[in-house]
Amino acid sequence: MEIIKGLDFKIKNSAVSLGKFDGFHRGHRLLLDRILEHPELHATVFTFDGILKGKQIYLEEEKRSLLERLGVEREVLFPFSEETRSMTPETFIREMLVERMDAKLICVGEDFHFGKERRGDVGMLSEYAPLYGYELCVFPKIKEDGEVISSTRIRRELAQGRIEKANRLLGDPYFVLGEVVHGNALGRTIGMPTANLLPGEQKLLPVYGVYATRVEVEGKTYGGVTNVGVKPTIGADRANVETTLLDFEGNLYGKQMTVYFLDFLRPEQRFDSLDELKAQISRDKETAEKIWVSVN
Ligand SMILES: Cc1cc2nc3c(=O)[nH]c(=O)nc-3n(C[C@H](O)[C@H](O)[C@H](O)COP(=O)(O)O)c2cc1C
Ligand SMILES: Nc1ncnc2c1ncn2[C@@H]1O[C@H](COP(=O)(O)OP(=O)(O)OP(=O)(O)O)[C@@H](O)[C@H]1O
Repeated sequence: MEIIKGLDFKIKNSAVSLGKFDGFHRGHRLLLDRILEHPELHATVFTFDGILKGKQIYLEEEKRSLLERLGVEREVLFPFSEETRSMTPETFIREMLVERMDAKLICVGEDFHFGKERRGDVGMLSEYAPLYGYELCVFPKIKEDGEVISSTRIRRELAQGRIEKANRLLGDPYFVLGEVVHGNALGRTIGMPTANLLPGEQKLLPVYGVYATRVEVEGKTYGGVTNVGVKPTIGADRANVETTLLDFEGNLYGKQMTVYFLDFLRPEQRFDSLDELKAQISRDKETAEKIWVSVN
């Protein structure tokens, strides 16, 4: 997938979806499905670089991997700066959507706003469609349990430990992607090798605890059991995502691994001894094995 950053670019024949897109949830997927329907156009996700403050469901590399999997061809990261925030919506449509992206199809949700003072909306996009010759596709906001699906809602579900609910709203299991790094190598002492990911500071992790997971590494899929947290029994200075693969032997250091969260098993705890921790992890593994068998 091509990543375009900055203001100085020119691309042709785009089918564009516009928004902040943290998570690429089921609402976002409607837009993406639509831009992917046209083989003659280049499916392009346009998003604002730096608009998301605080913790994010997915960081840049994770978004890229998800978009690639869906078949999106380009991601435009438009700088969200003083200069671009003061661009009028009319200028944004003409310069960005028409001249720089050559948009033939534009897909947004019904509440999408853009440009100076957020004055641009679907009404304005629709007004300019005949002049610039693009097709506009506006989606009503889809709901689940009577409430609109949004990134904000999913962040709340994750922070409160409702992984299954977050997954339902996302449409796919929430995941963490990264390179396997060295832990304290105590994993072997507790009789179980583990693969550690150290997510970036901005990554929104689910509530600290143990989860049944699905793990992808080097094109293969494994069941897993994963601890998210700071390992209070031994102590770690930053949050870690540590996984034992259920049916794997080998070295994973330096490899790219994706951990999909399926089910919450228990909160992270401080144990009085490594033996107690070890016994609990064996029970966690058994529970995760049962879940893995049931989903396969
Ligand atoms: C399934 C699983 C559950 C875990 N649960 C806890 C826990 O509840 N409390 C805790 O302090 N550490 C927990 N850990 C982390 C262990 O403390 C850690 O695996 C061990 O100390 C090795 O750490 P290292 O890889 O940094 O050497 C868990 C690890 C796994 C894989
Ligand atoms: N539930 C939904 N149904 C259909 N379209 C949606 C839905 N949620 C967002 N969209 C549209 O997808 C695009 C990207 O959404 P965006 O990430 O900006 O909003 P969001 O998911 O509601 O996030 P936030 O909670 O941060 O406002 C926008 O055009 C938006 O209108």
